[in-house]
Amino acid sequence: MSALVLKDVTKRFGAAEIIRGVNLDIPAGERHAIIGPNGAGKSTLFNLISGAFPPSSGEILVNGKPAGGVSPFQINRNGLSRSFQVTNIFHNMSVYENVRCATLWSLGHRYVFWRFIGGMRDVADRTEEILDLIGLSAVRDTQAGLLSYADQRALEIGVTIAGGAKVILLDEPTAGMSHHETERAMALIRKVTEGRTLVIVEHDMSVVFGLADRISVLVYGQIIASGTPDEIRADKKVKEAYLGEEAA
Ligand SMILES: Nc1ncnc2c1ncn2[C@@H]1O[C@H](COP(=O)(O)OP(=O)(O)OP(=O)(O)O)[C@@H](O)[C@H]1O
Repeated sequence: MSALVLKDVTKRFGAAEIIRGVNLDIPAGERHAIIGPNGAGKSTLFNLISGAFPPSSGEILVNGKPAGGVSPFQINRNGLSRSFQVTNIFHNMSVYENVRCATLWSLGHRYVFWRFIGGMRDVADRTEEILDLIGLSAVRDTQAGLLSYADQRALEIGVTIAGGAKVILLDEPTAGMSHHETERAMALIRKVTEGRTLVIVEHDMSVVFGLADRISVLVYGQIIASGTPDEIRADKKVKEAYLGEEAA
């Protein structure tokens, strides 16, 4: 079963066609990286998939359900969750509260008063589980804004997966990290996406080639190649357009 399908998707901003006929079929459980030079349209593609704006034409299916032009809220209910390039957490809330907040909604507690939340066992259990998974149990009471940058990104990943979405979109999750932090983030991403579908936009090729089952290369709004890391490494078009000889 396909987790994510794009059929001949285009996106125009005024006269400029930024996404120019993209086809993608990502099976459930695959870790898929989208790479390409600056300005190729990777963020735009993410915004289309997550419903930030509608495609100009073409079709997008998330878990078999139409996503093109559907609200981000509905797409999220259909099982897709995304992180953002800039960290997307509540800085004044504790680590625990951030995860709990993301967990609440997914467990069906949509209209509650905050004072009642403390007593919800399912929410508390799930929150603990996520904290443990992202390795932040020890700093659960720390205000999120005071965490190190790498821990904030880990928290953001926790918030992204807390809702239980099966399709996870991560936008440059290791941007700005040291080598050591990147290694840690990769291990975390591998762990939290176990049994889920991952679509990742990432500039760090060690992350891309270390994490992805398949890679698609977007150049000037078109996918010029899709394949396994080995296939992409060996692809002549990709070398010319993007990776260069040093990655071969
Ligand atoms: N809302 C918009 N209106 C007009 N043009 C836009 C809009 N959003 C993006 N663009 C243009 O679309 C092109 C692709 O941008 P996008 O951010 O998707 O590329 P990218 O591959 O994510 O780049 P980077 O790797 O630098 O993040 C750029 O030329 C950008 O200026």
